[in-house]
Amino acid sequence: MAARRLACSLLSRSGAACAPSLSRSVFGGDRIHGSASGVLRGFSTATAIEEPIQPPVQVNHTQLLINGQFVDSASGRTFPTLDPRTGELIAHVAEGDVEDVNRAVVAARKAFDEGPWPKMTGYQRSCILYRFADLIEKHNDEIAALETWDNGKPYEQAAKAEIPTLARLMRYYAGWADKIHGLIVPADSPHHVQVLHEPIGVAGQIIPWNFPLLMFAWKVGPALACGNTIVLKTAEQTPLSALLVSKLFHEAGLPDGVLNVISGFGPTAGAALASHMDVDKLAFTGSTDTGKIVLELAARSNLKPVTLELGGKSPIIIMDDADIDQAVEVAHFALFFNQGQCCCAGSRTFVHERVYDEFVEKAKARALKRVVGDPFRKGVEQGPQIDEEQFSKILHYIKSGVDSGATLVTGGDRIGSKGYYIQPTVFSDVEDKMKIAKEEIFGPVQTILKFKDVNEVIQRANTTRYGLAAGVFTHNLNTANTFMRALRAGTVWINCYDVFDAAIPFGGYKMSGNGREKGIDSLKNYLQVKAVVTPLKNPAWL
Ligand SMILES: NC(=O)c1ccc[n+]([C@@H]2O[C@H](COP(=O)([O-])OP(=O)(O)OC[C@H]3O[C@@H](n4cnc5c(N)ncnc54)[C@H](O)[C@@H]3O)[C@@H](O)[C@H]2O)c1
Repeated sequence: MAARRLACSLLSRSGAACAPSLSRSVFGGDRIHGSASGVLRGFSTATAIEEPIQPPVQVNHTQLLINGQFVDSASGRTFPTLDPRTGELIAHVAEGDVEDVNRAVVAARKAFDEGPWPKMTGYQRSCILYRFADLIEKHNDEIAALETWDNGKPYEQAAKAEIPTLARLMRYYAGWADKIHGLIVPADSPHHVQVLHEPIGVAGQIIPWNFPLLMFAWKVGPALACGNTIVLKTAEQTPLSALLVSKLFHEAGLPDGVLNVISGFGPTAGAALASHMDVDKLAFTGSTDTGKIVLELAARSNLKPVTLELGGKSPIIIMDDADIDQAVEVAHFALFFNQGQCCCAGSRTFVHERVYDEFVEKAKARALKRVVGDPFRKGVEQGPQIDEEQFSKILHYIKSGVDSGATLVTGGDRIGSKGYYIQPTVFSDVEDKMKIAKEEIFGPVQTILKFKDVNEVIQRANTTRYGLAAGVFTHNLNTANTFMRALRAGTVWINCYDVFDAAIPFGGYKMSGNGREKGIDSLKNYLQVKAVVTPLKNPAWL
């Protein structure tokens, strides 16, 4: 019921009606307002000394998951995973390397070539996915607590939106498992032509830290529904939750070797997976620079097909006829959600000159109300950034914004002296040529730019190497239609933002990647197409 209320709240924020269905905006937290005084509840912007809340969960799985068993790394090495609230140790985790990736690929290969998984009926596979979704629901709070501890995202966001969405995505792909089929196509001659859709084999999957379990679901769901086996490498910042849910997958009946999980670093474990000769397909989410590396590794090894979900610098365009209060709220959500660590964050807010000053004032007021604090505390909207590296990078971008002449409207500094908390920050008078308008900041920094007319803003919005997403706020249908076709982005949200759904494809134009995840499109990533041609003797018809 709570999740249902949340879904309604998210949908109403994003401009859609609260329909009596399971439809849900994936990337959302509850609508929470801070104190009217402008002082941040949880932390004050100045001091921020708050005793961290003890997470209500234990870390039980820190080893690699290979062939259905938790095992140490071949080298015996471990690495620390840290609490972003304090920078202190959560646990030591087995550090997978080339040899571990080899072991995992051997297990996945065997499970594909000899194991029961690809030979099961689609219905049998779907039953396991459904059982897994049920177990996710049963362990929702424990999984959410682990995700929050390792990542720093608000617990309410994890527990009420992300973990339920993991279950929803699994049920969506469970629904596909027994509906994947090929075609019989007509030929110009007496031949029986079948087009078979086969599983592709061993899938290598590399995921980032910003949505550890949603990225897990986007990749694992379609790959398993199609009958493939998997070696998945988690991000080194967030190794814990995938180990827990993968154990639940085995409890649901997943055969050994079908899903192998390697914790470890990119240049070692990740590169070994991308360049492995016995991996048949690679799916990657992360930065554009790393995307180029894995594409090259795949090409230099066995030319495995690669899907890439990379960075973005997504425009949100506010026309002068928009509902300004709604646009302010949604643009705020589009940027600050998940501590600003979203590949599709609305990170260039273009506002029409006639409503610009009003918008900037209201965006400032909303940022000041944002509740920053311990992500386990009820009502907190924003937790710490993921780690020291991202934290420093964001503060550098803020300095660069000030140095290049943008107006710092609010924020601009860290909060407290411990952990990786950053003030919700808003810049106005941002110009296209500034670094903060061109590069992905991946933090809680909103940049507001002014424009005069539709053609000008289309041209400016498209002047980027990225093309992941865009948002448009207008009440004029013709204007909306113009934008939706002109913007070069994989998703265009009209009068809403971050409305995700299992069935909606997601992916990028240009250097935001190639291929699509979620929806029916994702199945194509994990299927081979085989044409089988047989002569027909005396056919009754052709
Ligand atoms: N599109 C997204 O969803 C997304 C997610 C996270 C980060 N990012 C972007 O990436 C930037 C840096 O973040 P990051 O360091 O986590 O991203 P990253 O690209 O370095 O890491 C993503 C994944 O790739 C792996 N990886 C890193 N180097 C590799 C290599 N040489 N070979 C194979 N795998 C490798 C990592 O271990 C991780 O699992 C962020 O600031 C942001 O701009 C985008």
